[in-house]
Amino acid sequence: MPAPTSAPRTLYDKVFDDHVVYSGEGDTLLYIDRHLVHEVTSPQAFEGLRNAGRKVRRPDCTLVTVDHNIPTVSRKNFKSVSTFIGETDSRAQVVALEDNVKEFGLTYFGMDDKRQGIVHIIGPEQGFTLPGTTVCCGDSHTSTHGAFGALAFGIGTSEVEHILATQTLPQAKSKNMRINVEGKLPEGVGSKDVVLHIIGVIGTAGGTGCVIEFAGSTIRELSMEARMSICNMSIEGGARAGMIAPDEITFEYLKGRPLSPREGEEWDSAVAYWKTLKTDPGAKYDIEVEIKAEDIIPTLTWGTSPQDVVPINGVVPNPADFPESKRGNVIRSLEYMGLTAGTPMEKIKIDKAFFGSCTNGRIEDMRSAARVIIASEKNGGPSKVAEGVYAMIVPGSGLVKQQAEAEGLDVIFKKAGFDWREAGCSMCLGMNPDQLKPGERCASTSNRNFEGRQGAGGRTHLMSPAMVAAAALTGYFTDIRKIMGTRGNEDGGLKITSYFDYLTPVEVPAVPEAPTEETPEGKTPVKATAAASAGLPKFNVLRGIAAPMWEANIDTDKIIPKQFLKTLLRTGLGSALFWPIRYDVKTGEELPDFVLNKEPWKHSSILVCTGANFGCGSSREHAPWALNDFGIRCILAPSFGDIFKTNCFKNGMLPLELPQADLDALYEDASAGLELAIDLENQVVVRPNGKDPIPFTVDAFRRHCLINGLDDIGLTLEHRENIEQFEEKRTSVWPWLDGVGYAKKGQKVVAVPLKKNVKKTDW
Ligand SMILES: CC(C)[C@H](C(=O)O)[C@@H](O)C(=O)O
Ligand code: SF4
Repeated sequence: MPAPTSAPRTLYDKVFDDHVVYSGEGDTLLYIDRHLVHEVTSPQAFEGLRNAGRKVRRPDCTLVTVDHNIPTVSRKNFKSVSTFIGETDSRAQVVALEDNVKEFGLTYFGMDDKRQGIVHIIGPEQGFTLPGTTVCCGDSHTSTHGAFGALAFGIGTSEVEHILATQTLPQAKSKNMRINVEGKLPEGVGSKDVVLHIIGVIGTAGGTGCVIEFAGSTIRELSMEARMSICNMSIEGGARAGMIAPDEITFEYLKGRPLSPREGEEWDSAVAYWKTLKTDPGAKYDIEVEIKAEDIIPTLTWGTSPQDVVPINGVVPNPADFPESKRGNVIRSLEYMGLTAGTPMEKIKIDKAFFGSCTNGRIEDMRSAARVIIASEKNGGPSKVAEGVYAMIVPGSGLVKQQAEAEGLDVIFKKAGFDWREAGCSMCLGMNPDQLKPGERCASTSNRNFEGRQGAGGRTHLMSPAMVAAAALTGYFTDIRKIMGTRGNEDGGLKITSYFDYLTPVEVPAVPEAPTEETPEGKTPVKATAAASAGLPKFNVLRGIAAPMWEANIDTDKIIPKQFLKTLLRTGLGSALFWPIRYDVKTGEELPDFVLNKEPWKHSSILVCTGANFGCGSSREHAPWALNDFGIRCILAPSFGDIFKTNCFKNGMLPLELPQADLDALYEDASAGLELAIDLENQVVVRPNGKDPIPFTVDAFRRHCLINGLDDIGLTLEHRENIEQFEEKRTSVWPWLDGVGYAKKGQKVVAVPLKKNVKKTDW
């Protein structure tokens, strides 16, 4: 492939350039090689296809599984989803997925398939994720796959529909950011500490608008599992994607995977191409960050944002030590977390420990937890989960579980009193019954510590698998170095060759079942009106009451929490908008002081937020759907989460970035209950009482689409010929991408149950 330019290019530039189908007015159309689909963000997309009479363009490049809603109790008695999943809305969402994969002929790893698991664990595990590919999924942690040198990013449901129909996506080019981590990691420090430390340094908006390349000697030394944990949390740093240049460690990981290129000529030409996927000397980055590995010590979070990090030997921070603009957020976080400034982190007691998630649900994470248990016992520390603590281990996939059991890890866990569960997202976000109760504190290997993330009123602290294991054993946050001696980074001096060496035949005590009753999330009834999108309304001049908000980093979990993601509709979510801050978590009653519960803001059609990074976090399009359903069609803020911003445009809504001073002025108008008018045609915000209007600019193509209510899929299909030409080129240049592992292009594919000793092409 000739490069479109001879200037030195970054890894991101190269992968982007290799996928351009069409470049014209507005965004570039990118070909998407790999599409992963799960039950939460797809029902409305399939419904859209059905309504438009469209097919899935590339079933051979689409892989579907269930992960968010499913219970993680034993599947010994599993017969069907309809009889196994107790909670009605979760069941409906999984049943809808099963119907959709049948109707559209897609490969599906269901609950009776060992290969089922969290979407970001199974992609790499199968060799579906490959270097140099573009990978998308209706899920923000798609960034995980960037560990392979893929350009992988999360999308909303409208974009899921777009890819299903066209196998392409309109994309603007992001900025290039490099985070260089150099040196040897100190003892006890692993990849999770590295990424938490990085987010602490750059902040949750540090990577907004960027694709981050993680580079440097520290990153090059890491295993694929560790690299995945780092790229996974790029989204917590606000980035569109994270990438790591593929190398021998990558190739070794991929060799022999079911969907990797076949050994021989195909493998050799794939590796030859993959070796070109590194940044050219002299390529320019828009932002560069240097991190010294030696500065990192075992890290955990204290607050309700992933950037709220503290070293394990530190103390709960004091709001007075933060700049005034941040103090309000810190005070609110400490109150929510039930923490007092100055308390040493090691003096904080936990109620629950959660292992799993797409960040740390892989085999290496399981081994790391087992090593801590063994080392603790050997070094005279506790050998059992602390009294009063419930600790659960949820493997990221059925294959991770199988591997862990083959290594004897499950017995080590059970013997120590951990609950060994089935694969799924589980308590990472608690769409299933695995949840925290209000006030419970959890040491968690997951990636988000937002308010209510693991259960309404629950308190989440993020940390490495080793640190979670240590906390489960001692009952307090614990410096892993104290348990592992000075060799925490390796295996605590144990020289483990087989975990079976540590298995003495013992009676495995029964673990108390995880609470299955629903936590009192006081689900507000949502009104269901229509199913799929009915085309975009036009946006010309929007006049109305504006609601003032001041908080920074309002994440999409706060805009619409997990219990409302089980809908099969795009509408009816307005009554649940801002649920965690609009209603009392215990009673479900409206909080009278919340702005949208008061007159005149109950009738707002505009939101003015003076805090930055509005809509960060999860890719759930339910966030703009909820705002829209409430009646809000324009949000003004200093900056937005990337995926949220795109999702707004896809729904005919305007996310408008304005300078802080303008927002402060508009905040005053909004607080006075006065009307504003957003005139998109003339690009001005018209203020009340004849005050000077505030000018703004919106990308010309986006503006044109909003004003004319244009449907993106229709626009893309005008480039059908370009897509076909690209596919022909793809088949000749990168033949291994044509889904040979599943079925021939265009054929109906059926998931095949796993056979023993599964080898590649056993599909
Ligand atoms: C359900 C999905 C939209 C969401 C995401 O995008 O991240 C989920 O996986 C999460 O972690 O909050
Ligand atoms: S972050 Fe949690 S809920 Fe989201 S995909 Fe990963 S494991 Fe699932």
